Amino acid sequence: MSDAPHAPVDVLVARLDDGLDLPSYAHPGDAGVDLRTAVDAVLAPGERAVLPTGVAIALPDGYAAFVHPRSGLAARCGVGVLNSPGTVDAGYRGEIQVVVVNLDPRETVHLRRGDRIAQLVVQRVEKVRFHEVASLPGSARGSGGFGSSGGAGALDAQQQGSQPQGTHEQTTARGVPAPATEGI
Ligand SMILES: O=c1ccn([C@H]2C[C@H](O)[C@@H](COP(=O)(O)OP(=O)(O)OP(=O)(O)O)O2)c(=O)[nH]1
Repeated sequence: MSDAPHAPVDVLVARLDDGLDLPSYAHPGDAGVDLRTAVDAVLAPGERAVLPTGVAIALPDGYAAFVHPRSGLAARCGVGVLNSPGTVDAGYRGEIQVVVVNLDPRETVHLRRGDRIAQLVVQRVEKVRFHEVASLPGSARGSGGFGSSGGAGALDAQQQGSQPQGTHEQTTARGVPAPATEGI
């Protein structure tokens, strides 16, 4: 395994709010840079808001940035990112926004301008070409999903009793029989 540090990817950033710090890594080795809210917000239990961050970026082609929650805000205050992870496309030039939600059942959350409300993780993303086939190659998992491997008491109890609510395994888990994909 190589110990050579990765060269950082250069990303153009525009500051849309002079009073806010630009995103930066808090520690070496951090995956995400924190995003700050440009406005105050008060979120009642269950309430959401779309908060501007005061920054816009231009990612190189082949990259995307993902808006993730901050674990401290989630664990201590119940604040998450509703569309987590939010996807910032390489071609997006608008202000990065964060769709925060207060999932605490009781407490109102007060966010202040400048608070670090989420983190942005930049990643390389693949473009794919889809090839339609009549049937897919077999695999060990097959069409099993949605808890089919168990491993949590709640899942196991449900598997012994009824189907999980909202899934209709007989009708939606379509088993697709084997290959016809040679040459791909
Ligand atoms: O958390 C997010 C998610 C998205 N965006 C911006 C960047 C992204 O490139 C654009 C569109 O996001 P997405 O594709 O998720 O939204 P959509 O609802 O599918 O809208 P569109 O039809 O514009 O693609 O909105 C954000 O600023 N924050």
